[in-house]
This record gives sequence, structure tokens and C-alpha cells, in this order.
Amino acid sequence: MLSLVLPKGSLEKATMQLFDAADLTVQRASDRDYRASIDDPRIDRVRVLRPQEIPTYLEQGLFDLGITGRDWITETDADVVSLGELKYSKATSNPVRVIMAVPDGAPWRTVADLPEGVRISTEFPAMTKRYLDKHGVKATVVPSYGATEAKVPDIVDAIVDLTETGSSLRKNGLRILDTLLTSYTELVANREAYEDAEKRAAMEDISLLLQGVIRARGKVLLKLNVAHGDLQKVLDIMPAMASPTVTSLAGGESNAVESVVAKRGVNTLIPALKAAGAHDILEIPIAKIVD
Ligand SMILES: Nc1ncnc2c1ncn2[C@@H]1O[C@H](COP(=O)(O)OP(=O)(O)OP(=O)(O)O)[C@@H](O)[C@H]1O
Ligand SMILES: O=P(O)(O)OC[C@H]1O[C@H](OP(=O)(O)OP(=O)(O)O)[C@H](O)[C@@H]1O
Ligand SMILES: [Mg+2]
Repeated sequence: MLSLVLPKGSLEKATMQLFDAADLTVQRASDRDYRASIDDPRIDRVRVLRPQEIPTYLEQGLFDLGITGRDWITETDADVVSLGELKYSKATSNPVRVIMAVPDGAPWRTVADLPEGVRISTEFPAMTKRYLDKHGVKATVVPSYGATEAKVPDIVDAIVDLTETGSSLRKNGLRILDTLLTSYTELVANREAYEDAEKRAAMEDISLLLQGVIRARGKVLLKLNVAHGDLQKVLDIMPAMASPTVTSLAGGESNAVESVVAKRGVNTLIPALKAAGAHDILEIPIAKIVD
């Protein structure tokens, strides 16, 4: 039986939706309830906590399995085992980036241009210090507890902060100087728990369900019928990413074709398939894709 720790905050809503779609619905009395449960024989304890603290709790063995960002695993330098990236963020399926940014009008082009004593505000002081040391920049790193972008140029000269869509940087007139880290959400385990064969099997089951949901996102199943004579025309326009299954229909005059395709593009694909001779076209949502 596994104990599980899930992130509160930016990743909370997307994480709850992911677990729900993976048939591992997280039950809580309210969204202020940080003790939760999942009706699954492999999971016996669920907590919702700050993602900053999750790598350390996993390292210390307070939980077996958790979800947090690569940014916090790097910042805390915790010794944990990653079961892989889960490709979702607060708003998109893209990673977030930890970047160094300066005001648009600042003269600096690279980190090496930063003058001695430059003041840098960040929620990632350890990562920032490691990065500055590597580039030989002597700076004052000022810890930030949020709203980091608002502190330039009057409180600090530069920041190291997260960016996902880039809108916070634009609104605050900031320009990216460098990327310190590209960070995905990850499924992470305590090392000892991962070495336990039974626990590892349970972790891998959970990983498979979560990845299955993520892999199915943005994809649909298309099914259609087509007369023998039109089959090649239909196959020619099926998107290249798909390798369609072709079966013969009873009666022998036509075929059934089915294929997983990107949802994006279905608006032009379905009419084109129809024009190529396909009929009885079905578009079916997919809950999970497990290789
Ligand atoms: N758009 C985003 N902005 C910030 N963090 C994000 C975003 N998308 C994903 N994350 C991830 O979420 C985690 C940060 O979660 P956290 O609970 O600190 O959110 P937060 O929005 O920064 O909270 P708070 O509003 O209290 O500052 C990090 O691991 C980060 O990589
Ligand atoms: O590139 P964007 O899509 O604009 O997202 C990035 C912003 O989101 C986070 O802020 P958060 O909401 O955590 O507020 P905070 O700075 O007060 O922590 C992060 O610190 C950036 O400011
Ligand atoms: Mg924040």
C-alpha cells in the first residue's frame, strides 16, 4: 500500500482532473481539505501539500510517491527516484521554464554581462546561486515569496522566475536573458519504497494509468466504412501519425477503417474523408492510450 502526496497550488486543479480521468478520483470534503483518499487498493493515504516541500518529504520517507515539478526537485536537490515526466502544467501541456529576466531596456545581453553586486530576486535561491557560481557572477540573491516580476527595477536588477505562457514577463516589461531549467511535472518516489518490489509494481500501475490519460489527450478514434474502390483514396488522406486498421465488412463489398488521429485537424479531415468516399464516419473520444 502506497502513501501519496499531491501538489496544492498551481498544479492542484490539473492534478485532480488527471487522477479523475485515470480512474483514481481523489476524494476530499472540500478544496481546503488537505487529507484526501483514493478508492484504490494500491493507495492507502493521500495528502495535498505545497510542491516546494514534496521532494524533501519523499526523500525522508514520509511518503512513498508524489507529484511535483522538476524545478523543486532541482532546487531542493532531494535524492528521489523519478518515474517519469507527466506532461501538464497549470494552463497547458507545455513545460514551465525557470528563466533569468531583466528589464527590456537593460544593457545586459548574457549572464556574464551582469555587474558585480547585481541584485537578483527569486523563489529559487539555491538554483540561482549554483547558476551564478558556474558563470562566475558575484551577485546578491534576494529570496522572494512571490510576485517576483513586480520587484524590477526598483527593488532588484534582475529575477529568476518561472514562465509558462510568458504573459507575466510581457506585462512587467521583462526580457529573458537565459533559461536555467526546463521543468515538467514529475511522478517521484522515495528511493527505499521504489526498491520494494510490491510497492514498485503499484507505482508502475499508477504511472501507466496517468500516462495513458496524458497520451490520449488531444486524440480521437475515427471509424468509417468505405467501398473497396475508394479504400486507397481514404487511406491516402488519413494522417501519417496513424497506422489505420482495415477490416473487411461482412458481404465483402466494403471495408471498415479505424485510426487514432489528432483532434486538431478533424474539422478538415472528416469532410475530406467523406469526399474521398468514406461513409458512416464516427468520431469517438478516447479516455486512455496505453502502449
Ligand atoms: N504557470 C505556472 N506558474 C507557476 N507554477 C507552475 C505553473 N505551471 C506549473 N507550475 C508548477 O507548479 C509548481 C508551483 O506550485 P505552487 O503551489 O508554488 O504554485 P503557485 O501558483 O506558485 O502558488 P502561489 O500562488 O502560492 O505562489 C511548480 O512545480 C511549478 O513548476
Ligand atoms: O508565464 P506565465 O503564464 O505568466 O506564468 C508564470 C507566472 O506564474 C507564476 O506566478 P504565480 O501565479 O505563482 O504567482 P507568484 O509569483 O505570486 O507566486 C510564476 O511565478 C510567474 O509569475
Ligand atoms: Mg508562485
